[in-house]
Amino acid sequence: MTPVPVFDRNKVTVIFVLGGPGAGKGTQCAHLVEDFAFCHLSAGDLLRAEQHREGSQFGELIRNCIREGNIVPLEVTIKLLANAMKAALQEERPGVGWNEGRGRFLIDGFPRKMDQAIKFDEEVCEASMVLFFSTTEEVMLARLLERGKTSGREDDNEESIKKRFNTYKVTTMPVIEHYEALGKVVEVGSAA
Ligand SMILES: Nc1ncnc2c1ncn2[C@@H]1O[C@H](COP(=O)(O)OP(=O)(O)OP(=O)(O)O)[C@@H](O)[C@H]1O
Ligand SMILES: O=c1ccn([C@@H]2O[C@H](COP(=O)(O)O)[C@@H](O)[C@H]2O)c(=O)[nH]1
Repeated sequence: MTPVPVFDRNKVTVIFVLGGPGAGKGTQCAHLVEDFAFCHLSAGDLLRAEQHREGSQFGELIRNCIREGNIVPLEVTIKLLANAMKAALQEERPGVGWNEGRGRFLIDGFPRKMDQAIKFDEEVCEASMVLFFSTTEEVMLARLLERGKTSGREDDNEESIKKRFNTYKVTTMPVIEHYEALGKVVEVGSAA
């Protein structure tokens, strides 16, 4: 199930947006879309849409991974991302540089694990940079519990949030360190 993108990786700009659960990735992506005509693709949103898609063979797998704060197997997520990129590139928006296969993407909440990072670099496209939103666990927990009052997300509860924090520290921080060593990380901190 390896994705075979039918777009030219040399015409595409990708910025990965990483940070802990509730660090503000989605919130800041919305501003960047408005200001710089990026296409915002949230890996979590794509997985939730696939989870609820009628007939999806991955619905149960995705539901369990999300509830437990685990990472969905890379083939599933990369295929969803590559398909979404392909669809977005088919829209012509010449005034903002989206034409003839050119486009720029904020890929939010991905890659969360080293195997995803390597596979995406090799088979889809290399990211130009990583925007890393950082804040304390205390701040993230408060934000997520507040968001959980209305989000309807199955993982915005204290038990899932603790598991997500653990996965972030153990599995995602090494990805950020990998890109840091390549000089690709720009960190943006927030205190509240
Ligand atoms: N700088 C901020 N100050 C206060 N609240 C914020 C800030 N940034 C985001 N929030 C709020 O915190 C919550 C989490 O933000 P957001 O959804 O952008 O985080 P995220 O990193 O995308 O989270 P997740 O990885 O869980 O999807 C939202 O309810 C949002 O409104
Ligand atoms: O690459 C990815 C991205 C996300 N997941 C799973 O989805 C949830 C929610 O992600 P958000 O970015 O917070 O919306 C995450 O905890 C993972 O379980 C994934 O498996 N792979």
